[in-house]
Amino acid sequence: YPHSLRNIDELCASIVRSHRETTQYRAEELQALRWKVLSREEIQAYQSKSVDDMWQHCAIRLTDAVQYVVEFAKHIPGFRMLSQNDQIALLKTGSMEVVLVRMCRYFNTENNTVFFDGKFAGVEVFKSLACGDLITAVFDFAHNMCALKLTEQQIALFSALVLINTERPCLEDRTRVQRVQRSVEFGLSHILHRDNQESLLHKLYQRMAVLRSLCSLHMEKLRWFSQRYPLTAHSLFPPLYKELFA
Ligand SMILES: COc1ccc2c(n1)CCN(C(C)=O)[C@H]2C(=O)Nc1ccc(OCc2ccccc2OC)cc1
Repeated sequence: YPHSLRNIDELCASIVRSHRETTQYRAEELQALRWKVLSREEIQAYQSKSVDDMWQHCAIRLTDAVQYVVEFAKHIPGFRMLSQNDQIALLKTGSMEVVLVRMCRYFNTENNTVFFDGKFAGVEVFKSLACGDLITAVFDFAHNMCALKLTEQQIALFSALVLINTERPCLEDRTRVQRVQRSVEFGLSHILHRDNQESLLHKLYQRMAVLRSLCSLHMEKLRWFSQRYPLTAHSLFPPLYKELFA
């Protein structure tokens, strides 16, 4: 793996450090907000938004999350040694997947709510998006990820593995991506072995398959939305959201 790292511990440490520095909200902050749920009026307000308004509202917030994932990716040892095109290709398909992995940190399994606009919201809040199947799938995924009770270090290494994926379409230099992927795989199994939780590895690979279908559902909904509301999708969505997902 990359010459700059003498051993696997250094690799894991740099990925964990990068994860910590790019988490946008600290676990303690989210813990304090955990029981701040929306009032009936606040829920009504979201539910009476128009479809395009609510989509724009969500796209702006999720784009914040995606920005932090881009920062995280840049500090994965070996990622910056890939060509620009390969870095974009990995982020194009992988950044929303990492947002969804990280979403488990923002999920309260006791009342099935997710952090949204400073409070915790249930599925019913997103009704006006008109894509209940996507939201249900997002909530189910977050719930299942929480059930694995991953540590921050395990989330960090798993996020890196989700991102550095040689099966992504239109990669120029698959062998170089493979070298980085191998080192991250080695890092993840190294810390799972250290945590005496090797059984998690198989489950995490299963979650990766679910993630892929979840993200293609997101792309499908986004295509449907952009056809119905071309103006909003093309001029009101954050440029990064369009660049990566449109
Ligand atoms: C890394 O993990 C997280 C988790 C939560 C949040 C963040 N980061 C950033 C900060 N944030 C804020 C400021 O609200 C949170 C957020 O965006 N919450 C949120 C947004 C949209 C949701 O469902 C709609 C939806 C889901 C999937 C795909 C498309 C979608 O709609 C088009 C649900 C929750």
